[in-house]
Amino acid sequence: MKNGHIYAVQMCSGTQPEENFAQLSALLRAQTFTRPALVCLPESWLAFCETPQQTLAYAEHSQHWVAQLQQLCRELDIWLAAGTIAIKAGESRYYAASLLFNNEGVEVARYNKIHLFDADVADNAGQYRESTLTCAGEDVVTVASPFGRLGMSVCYDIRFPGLYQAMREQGAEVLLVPSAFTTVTGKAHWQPLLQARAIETQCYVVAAAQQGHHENGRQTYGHSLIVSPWGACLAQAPEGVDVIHAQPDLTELHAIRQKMPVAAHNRFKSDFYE
Ligand SMILES: O=C(O)CNC(=O)[C@H](CS)NC(=O)CCC(=O)C(=O)O
Repeated sequence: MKNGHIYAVQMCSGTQPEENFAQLSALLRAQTFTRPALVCLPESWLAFCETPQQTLAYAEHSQHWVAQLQQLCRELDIWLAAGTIAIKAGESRYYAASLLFNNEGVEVARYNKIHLFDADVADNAGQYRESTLTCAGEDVVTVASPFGRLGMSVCYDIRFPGLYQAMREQGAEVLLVPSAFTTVTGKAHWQPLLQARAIETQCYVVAAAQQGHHENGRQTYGHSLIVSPWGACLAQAPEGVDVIHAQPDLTELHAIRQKMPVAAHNRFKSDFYE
């Protein structure tokens, strides 16, 4: 039995929330959805800023954009996994927050990115220090939905299998990975990491990505991807702005788990995230 329709939006976000929101809402209004529909957005879709200070500045107005998104969900009758938005955490820091809205515009889950990308990469940005003003999340988040039990994660999290095992232990069936992978690391690691998490957890993996040359000077890999619990690539975006689509089939997912019960066989269950 199929369980609704999942769409992943690939974007090339600029630095201005007004422009990115206008682009997104035009894209979604032009799209034909089969319902129930879950639309997944990439990391930092609302504003892909040049500096953490600029991100902190727009975070002052996040609630305005949250209200706009809620309206869009009601109007288009869609669920929305809103990639990440910067949400204030105290006076001078913010969370990279992933908010999930249902088709009535109600916020049904909120995940704050746990693993922050502090790394050196051989590209023109060179140094990434996400922890400068971002506050790391601490909680594993999964939530029931018409598309299966959704597990929430973001971008760099994909490199930490313990988080995905923890979501699997909470009953996750569809793992969301909104991303803004660098082109350099994406070429080397993106697809194998997503397929590995899907195969290990026997979950669908939905990764909406930023793509292209951005106004902030950064270059991202794109290749938005939806992977099946068997590790098959069900849909992959070409270059540019695009929307990809797949239908999760939870009957098939549970057949895969029954035939090869890796969760029951696992001798290395971690209590780290409990
Ligand atoms: O800074 C923003 O505005 C948006 N956030 C990002 O772009 C984040 C943190 S810098 N990027 C990643 O996590 C890339 C991870 C990655 O590329 C890898 O794991 O290889």
